[in-house]
Amino acid sequence: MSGPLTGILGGSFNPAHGGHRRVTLFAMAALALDEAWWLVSPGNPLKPKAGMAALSARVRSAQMQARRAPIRVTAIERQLGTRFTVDTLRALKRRYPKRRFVWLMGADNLAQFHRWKNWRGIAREMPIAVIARPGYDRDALASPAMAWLRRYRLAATRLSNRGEWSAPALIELRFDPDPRSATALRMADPHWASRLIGAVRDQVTHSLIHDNSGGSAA
Ligand SMILES: Nc1ncnc2c1ncn2[C@@H]1O[C@H](COP(=O)(O)OP(=O)(O)OP(=O)(O)O)[C@@H](O)[C@H]1O
Ligand SMILES: O=C(O)c1ccc[n+]([C@@H]2O[C@H](COP(=O)([O-])O)[C@@H](O)[C@H]2O)c1
Repeated sequence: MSGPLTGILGGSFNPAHGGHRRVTLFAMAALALDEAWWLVSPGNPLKPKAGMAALSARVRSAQMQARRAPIRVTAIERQLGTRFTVDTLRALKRRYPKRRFVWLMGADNLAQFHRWKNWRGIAREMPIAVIARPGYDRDALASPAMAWLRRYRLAATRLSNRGEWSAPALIELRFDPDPRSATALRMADPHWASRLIGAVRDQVTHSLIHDNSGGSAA
């Protein structure tokens, strides 16, 4: 049994940025993945609703960042009706039984992974690959989740060997870390979501005008 290998990066993507793209492509190469899915979360259970842009704007920003890459953007948690990652991953495995999944996350999320619902259950569902992130690696290493996960450490090369696909497994991906964050982007441009939606509207209007003016009655 060997279906496609799919990395899942769940996130708020408020907004998506070049760091998401770069770390995803890096993880795909390191783990020999066939594709990655970006799960744009309707609402991270640990983050406040205030300051969270509409799901449609976050999905749109993710689609723009994922352009021309083997990255699929989805807000499937909305469809599945799941809010917690453990429930989402179980539902995805039921829906796509032939795929093999790996959960991707930055070191900032490992640092507070022990606060997630049934985090050991998540680790039992699929291997977890953690991507180094500037400023968080020390907290991640010292975290309660790491105290439990460290016994399941696995080298990336062993995971990419298709016979070694079992969970729990923790793969630490180190490369030259990417300092970009959505927080920094929101600080630089607090109105990114309304600008983005406005730009999409302008694009549609422009193409309608264009079609109307140049159209021949074929
Ligand atoms: N520069 C980065 N390096 C490594 N991992 C990252 C980076 N940016 C985001 N991630 C990871 O991508 C996933 C989704 O991140 P998210 O959408 O919350 O972006 P963020 O930049 O962390 O946002 P915020 O600054 O609002 O917390 C998380 O697992 C996060 O750890
Ligand atoms: O399941 C949980 O308890 C849980 C708690 C916090 C975060 N998550 C998930 O972690 C992913 C990363 O979220 P974020 O906001 O840090 O980008 C996203 O898929 C969230 O739904 C999940």
